[in-house]
Amino acid sequence: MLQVDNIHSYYGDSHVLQGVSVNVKKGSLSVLLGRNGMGKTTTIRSIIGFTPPRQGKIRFQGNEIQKLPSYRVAQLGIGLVPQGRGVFPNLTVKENLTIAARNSSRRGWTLDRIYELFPRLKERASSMGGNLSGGEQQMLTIGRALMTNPDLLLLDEPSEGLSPLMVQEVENIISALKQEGLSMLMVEQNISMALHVADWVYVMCKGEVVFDGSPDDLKRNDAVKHKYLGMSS
Ligand SMILES: Nc1ncnc2c1ncn2[C@@H]1O[C@H](COP(=O)(O)OP(=O)(O)OP(=O)(O)O)[C@@H](O)[C@H]1O
Repeated sequence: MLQVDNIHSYYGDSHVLQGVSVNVKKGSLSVLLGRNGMGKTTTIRSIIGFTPPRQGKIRFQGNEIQKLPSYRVAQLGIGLVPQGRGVFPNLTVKENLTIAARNSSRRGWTLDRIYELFPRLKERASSMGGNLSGGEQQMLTIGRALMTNPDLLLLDEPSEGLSPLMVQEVENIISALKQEGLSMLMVEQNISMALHVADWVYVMCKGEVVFDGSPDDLKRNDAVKHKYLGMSS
């Protein structure tokens, strides 16, 4: 589905990604872990075209996309759940969802199906985005990205700032999307949540991937957990 192959990305002269390679197989969930500032968000930004890599290749469903503007990347079928959510505060829930709608026979996400997945959004359909709780805003952001009917969904820290109950809710949603066969790449700070849902895990440090393996491989690797994720064991 997605092959990120040895990309180098910069902010001005700052060489942030130093040869990052990451894959997402069709219908699977890959997760990027690592401490703050290690390049996870920049990897997402490079894929979507906000911070295009200066070297390396990104292939999506066989097409090279590393030189495409982000609107083209989105049109090809990559959806984004950005860090910090970015709900439109002065639009209603329904308006936030419909503004992103893109017809697609491939996945068939409609307003009704979004409301099925997130009954709370249906209840709050006429509320202003800015009046929702943090958890509801996260649901809305995921719902809005699904309305673009993506083949691949990029999620940047979907559990950030949420209560444990809402983190569990986000985990349930992600599991449901996996059941639907959606391919996903997720950046996450909540390691236990990430390891519950991931099919494959990448750990980043200083702009490089320092580990990749299955969640079980990572659980068994005390050295990586300690050195790069600050976990005791
Ligand atoms: N717009 C920017 N301009 C300059 N440097 C930036 C910019 N955005 C991020 N950086 C730097 O790039 C590096 C990687 O940041 P990035 O946001 O990708 O890390 P991250 O692993 O996603 O961390 P976090 O969990 O804090 O978001 C950091 O050193 C950060 O300070």
